[in-house]
Amino acid sequence: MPALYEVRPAPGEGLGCFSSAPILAGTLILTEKPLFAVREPRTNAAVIAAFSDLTSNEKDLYLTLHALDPTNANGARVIDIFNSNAWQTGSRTSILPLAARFNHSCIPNASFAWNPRLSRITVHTIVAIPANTQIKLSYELPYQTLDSRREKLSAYGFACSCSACGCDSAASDARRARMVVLNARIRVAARKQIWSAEVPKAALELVRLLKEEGLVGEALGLAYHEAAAGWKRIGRLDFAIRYAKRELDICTLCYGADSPFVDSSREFLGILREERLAKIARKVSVVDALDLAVGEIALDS
Ligand SMILES: C[S@@+](CC[C@H](N)C(=O)[O-])C[C@H]1O[C@@H](n2cnc3c(N)ncnc32)[C@H](O)[C@@H]1O
Repeated sequence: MPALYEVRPAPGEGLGCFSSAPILAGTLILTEKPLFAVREPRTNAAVIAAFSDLTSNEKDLYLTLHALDPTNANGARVIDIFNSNAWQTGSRTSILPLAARFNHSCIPNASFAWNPRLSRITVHTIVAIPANTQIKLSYELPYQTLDSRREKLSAYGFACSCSACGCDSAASDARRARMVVLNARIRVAARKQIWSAEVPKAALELVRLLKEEGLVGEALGLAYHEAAAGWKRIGRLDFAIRYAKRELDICTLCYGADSPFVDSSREFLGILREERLAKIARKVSVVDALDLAVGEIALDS
């Protein structure tokens, strides 16, 4: 794959990844196999054991990665590097030396994903990125207020200065606080099996807030899914299909067409379409039966 970005110093952020030329939304910019992975819940002993199994070149590569406290040595350094750079990959947590160079933004312009079919991670751009722009991923879930994001990110030893944390923080925080409420409402309804129009409406409000916030990745795809599933449960298959199509578009953008997550959302859309056709066919046969009955009455009279 030609290098679509380069790694170079990002002022105040250590190294970062910068686009070499304009990049279209939905472009695969990195795919990588883990250098090593440990099962969750992990222990420090498991990390040290996995590191010990690396070749000496691999160990050298690992030790070049960012450490929160550069004075740490030996085992403490291995653990520090792991905690500062590892990504969740399915049921495991992995070290990916190339992906480890992406810095964080609460409004990311790229999306990290694990593709179990390829046993590789992927990074796709989720918006069009101009040349010479830093490409950032989100280390945190979006449905969190500024305070809780700050607390989580402090574990990485930095304070985020993206617009959601800086100049636009008041408006952004109000939106994210509302997202927390809406997300909880959707989860509670799913747990208690409460099916009403309130659920897809909450999901659509979530969609609106995510877009206003510039969050056009995975979270938006999930919100579309909740909207589609909500409309399906109350029998509005027309609306369900509309949002399932959008879910599929976002999944393809974030995960790539070869991801099994894309297969799942395509399958969901297929089921909705079949259900709708079956419903229309049932209606048509009722109408046909009525026509026939009316015709027979007319003949009798
Ligand atoms: C996975 S590494 C990212 C690459 C790292 N900058 C490097 O030089 O290798 C995570 C570390 O990068 C830095 N970092 C990431 N995002 C940042 C941000 N938005 N602002 C400041 N520092 C950031 C923090 O030091 C964090 O612990």
